[in-house]
Amino acid sequence: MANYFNTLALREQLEQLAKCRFMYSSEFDDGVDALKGKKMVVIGCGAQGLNQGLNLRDSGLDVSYALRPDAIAQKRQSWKNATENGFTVGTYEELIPTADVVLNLTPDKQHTAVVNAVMPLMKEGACLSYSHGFNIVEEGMKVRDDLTVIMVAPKCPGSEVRAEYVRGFGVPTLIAVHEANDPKGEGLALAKAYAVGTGGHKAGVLMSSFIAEVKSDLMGEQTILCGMLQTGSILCFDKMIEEGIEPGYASKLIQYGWENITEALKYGGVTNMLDRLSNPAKIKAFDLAEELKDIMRPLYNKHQDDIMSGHFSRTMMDDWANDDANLLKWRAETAETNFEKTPAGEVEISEQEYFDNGILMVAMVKAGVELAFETMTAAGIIAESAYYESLHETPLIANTIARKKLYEMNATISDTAEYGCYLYNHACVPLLADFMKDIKSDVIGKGLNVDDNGVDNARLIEVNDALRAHPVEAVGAVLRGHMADMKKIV
Ligand SMILES: NC(=O)C1=CN([C@@H]2O[C@H](COP(=O)(O)OP(=O)(O)OC[C@H]3O[C@@H](n4cnc5c(N)ncnc54)[C@H](OP(=O)(O)O)[C@@H]3O)[C@@H](O)[C@H]2O)C=CC1
Ligand SMILES: CC[C@](O)(C(C)=O)C(=O)O
Ligand SMILES: [Mg+2]
Ligand SMILES: [Mg+2]
Repeated sequence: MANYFNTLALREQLEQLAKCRFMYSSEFDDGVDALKGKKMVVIGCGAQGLNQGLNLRDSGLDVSYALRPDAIAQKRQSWKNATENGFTVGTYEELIPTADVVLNLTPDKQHTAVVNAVMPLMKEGACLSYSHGFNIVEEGMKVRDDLTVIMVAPKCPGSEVRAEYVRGFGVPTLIAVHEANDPKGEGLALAKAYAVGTGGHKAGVLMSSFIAEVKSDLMGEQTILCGMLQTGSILCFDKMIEEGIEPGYASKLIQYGWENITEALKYGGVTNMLDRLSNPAKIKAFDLAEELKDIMRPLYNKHQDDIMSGHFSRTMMDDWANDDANLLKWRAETAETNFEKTPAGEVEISEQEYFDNGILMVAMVKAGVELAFETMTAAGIIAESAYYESLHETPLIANTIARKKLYEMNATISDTAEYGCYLYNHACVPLLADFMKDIKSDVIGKGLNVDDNGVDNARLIEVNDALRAHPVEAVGAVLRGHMADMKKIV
């Protein structure tokens, strides 16, 4: 199988990358009708499988789970997830031939084997669905001509897909139809109904392409969403210890700090996150972020270039073929970092203190969000999609670190995201070594030690203007406007 993206002419690549349209709520007036009475069989009952299945069932749809024989015989977690929630579980042979829609929610590494195993069992004219397009775009999977192939990709971890639905809302979702596999022209109707079933239409749906989803999703997860938070956690913790900060305090400031500061990002973008700082601290965070952006820009460009060229997917697939040697080594190394091994102390930290004593963390989030957004849009990804993959999803990933540090983040995200996160971290930690030498506890751990909060007016105006003028803020204001309901219930 060949990399599908690389087989396309440049003109077609650019057209697919730019495919992205924010859908009107009226386009979902038919609700889940296109899936009513149809049998939806989910393969895999992990992070996305379980949570999407729960939402779809609560939306009135017929959901069951096809698991591999060992998972059933050994009553593995996937079997427990499905049976304890009252779903019918069966083997591929029992359930796939009955399915109108097969939802492939297994890890991307398994997709070729899984799709090859289920395709011969699928009934004529059925639909195969993905939540990430890696198998189609990077591996060039060819699906039987009579089958419809769609994608419904929630832009967040599985746990949030469920949590938002239970709150009466949903999470932004990207849908797509694989143009090579839409024999009956029903792909879009099925994808829209599926997005309604998970609640995605309430938060915002982008009609996009498999290619745009893959090239943006990989970039977001490797850089700001997971890689930057991992690198930031490790560097900020080690610096605080070097500066004599009490380890329990340092651990807590980081573990819960990302969640606290990015909550401000979620509500009002980068501008609001920096507005939470005093004026001198805001200027300091702005300057640090500018420095970080200069240092890290080549790394962000490299990640995006490697994703576009297929170099990233090729090297990750080499690791798959090598029994995940790098992934497992990096996972073990992460468990041994000082931050990961130091429990959060019992100390009280107020919400404001997370900002005041975490100026460097604020700067890292600002730099990472803006760089990821700038790099994606420069590569032809549309601003709405780049916003979801940079700013919007950062708080959702930060929540996972608050639960159980980097372990929880890397366990919750897909294996593909975990691999990319470590890859970024390995390059970024040494890249920031010189920058970190000049960092002191005034920007991480203790806060600015200033007698008054006076600043130069002209400089403050300059900083405020620059913050508000960044393109991620313009698209963010519009997209957050569509999420007004969410603000009332969180
Ligand atoms: N994690 C996330 O939040 C997000 C994931 N996605 C995408 O969703 C898809 C699923 O990812 P995710 O939910 O993380 O996956 P998980 O790792 O959480 O779930 C894996 C599930 O697949 C089953 N499985 C593993 N290997 C096989 C196999 N060879 N054959 C059949 N079943 C298998 C496992 O069960 P068992 O081993 O017991 O058989 C388990 O139930 C991926 O395409 C991912 O990119 C998209 C957005 C976010
Ligand atoms: C951020 C990682 C992700 O893309 C996601 C949760 O959206 C994944 O692959 O897990
Ligand atoms: Mg994603
Ligand atoms: Mg992903």
